[in-house]
Amino acid sequence: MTGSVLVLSRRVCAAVPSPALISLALTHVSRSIIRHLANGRARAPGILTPCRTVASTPKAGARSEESSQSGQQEQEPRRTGAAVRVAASILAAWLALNAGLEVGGLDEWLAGLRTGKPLNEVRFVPYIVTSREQVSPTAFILTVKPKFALDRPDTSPSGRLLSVLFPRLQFPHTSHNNRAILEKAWDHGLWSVEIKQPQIQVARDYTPLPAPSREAEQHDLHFGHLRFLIRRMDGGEVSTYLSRLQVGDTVELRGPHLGFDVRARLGSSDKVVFLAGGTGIAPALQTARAVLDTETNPHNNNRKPSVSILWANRHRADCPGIPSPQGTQPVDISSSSNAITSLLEQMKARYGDSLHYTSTVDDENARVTPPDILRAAGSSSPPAGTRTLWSIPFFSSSPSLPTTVPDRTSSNTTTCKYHSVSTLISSPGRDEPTPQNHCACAGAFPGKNLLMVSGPEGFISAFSGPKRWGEGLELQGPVGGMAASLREADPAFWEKWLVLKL
Ligand SMILES: Cc1cc2nc3c(=O)[nH]c(=O)nc-3n(C[C@H](O)[C@H](O)[C@H](O)COP(=O)(O)OP(=O)(O)OC[C@H]3O[C@@H](n4cnc5c(N)ncnc54)[C@H](O)[C@@H]3O)c2cc1C
Repeated sequence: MTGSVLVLSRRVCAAVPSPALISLALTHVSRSIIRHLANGRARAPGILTPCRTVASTPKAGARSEESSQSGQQEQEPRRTGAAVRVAASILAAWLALNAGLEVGGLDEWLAGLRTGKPLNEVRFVPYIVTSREQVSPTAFILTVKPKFALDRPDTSPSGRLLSVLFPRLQFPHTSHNNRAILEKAWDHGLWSVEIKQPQIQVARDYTPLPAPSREAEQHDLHFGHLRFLIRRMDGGEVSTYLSRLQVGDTVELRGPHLGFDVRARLGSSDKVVFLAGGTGIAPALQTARAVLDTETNPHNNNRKPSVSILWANRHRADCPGIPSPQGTQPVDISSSSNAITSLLEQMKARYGDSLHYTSTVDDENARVTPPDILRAAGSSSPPAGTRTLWSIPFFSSSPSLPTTVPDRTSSNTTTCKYHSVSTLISSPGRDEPTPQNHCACAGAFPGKNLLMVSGPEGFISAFSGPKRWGEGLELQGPVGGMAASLREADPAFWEKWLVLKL
């Protein structure tokens, strides 16, 4: 019954969805209520009214008896009238409310005032899936927006007034609170958010993709939009749940969780080589944005840093059209791009020669090899001895290879929290945002080139050694795998590099 009244009232209001109607109805309701209350107050016992004063005189008392008899008769229609007015008021309020729901997003306002907190690191907040795009048979892009933020800027006088009057209250009608939080996260560079699987209450981290252009970035910031590249893992709890979400579904997010401060670690050095396995491309793109965006990177000055991404995939469908590290074009050009390769192309158009990327595909028996890494790092000629590394199989952590490399950095970097290799070993991979000029290094190497590795656990282990657990945290651990072998072969060259595992 209530449902059908709701539907009916919504339909009625949808037919005449005018703000004037709402204000008219609200005015009517408030007037009726005030009138009704005034009547009630006049009749209430114990309240000093002119009638009571009149009733205290004997003459008037006689009249009073008379009038009380006729009054009882009069009261019946008056009561009926009051009941009708109350019912009409309730109906009008109900209609006004539903009109508000229809035209003003009032439901979002009301619900948002209760739960419309901006993205934060403590509590999960609801987001809505606004689009879902399949990228390859196993990977897809989910775009989400805060559930309690309207899909348009609230520039109305009332919206502005509320923000001015109650600046500390989280009004869901603007995404300004989210904006400041997201700007800080993008400014930091590397960051992720947790997404929760509600049935089993388990959350996993996912990395927001940067926007392709400055305009798109502003748009996303304004509306709090976030985009994720997600791979559905067979048997994976959260990725399978996410793969089933449809447009309009609610999903809960917590964060942002800041990762390495890439720019502080790069300092005045200028090379980043990023080994990305599968969805590891998302942090690679965040890194490219953080390092190459000249407007937002205060460290760039007169330098021209470069980011070179070596992207390893299992299937060509994940990276159509991307050439191999040797420059060869893919044989299968049946589909020339997907959403991620388009994003790469757009970022290339934005950053020019500073951004370089290649891909290898397991299905085509192609692997990222040590020469690929050396070329990307700008090592002109591999020193003798590294030839034995050429045959390192992909995804293996051969026990014959050294798994740790001693810290041979110059003494002035051993105490710097950003550039000391020994400090990095026990780092959980998060840097607190700090003001500029926070590097404690002095002398020749204020900053280091970065060899960054992101992808599935086996990928990270093969290229840079496994992470390790300590004090309940996942720590970097010593450098191992292929990176350790490269270092061993040419310590002088790699002394100017840090290896970061993501
Ligand atoms: C900082 C960070 C950022 C990340 N960003 C992204 C991103 O942008 N995109 C993305 O797709 N991923 C990202 N990840 C990975 C992501 O967090 C999840 O780890 C991933 O989606 C798998 O989670 P899941 O719950 O689906 O799988 P899980 O349930 O954790 O399972 C993982 C794998 O283990 C297997 N498995 C599970 N249980 C068992 C068992 N009992 N026995 C044998 N095998 C088992 C599953 O089959 C599956 O293959 C990120 C991770 C981190 C730490």
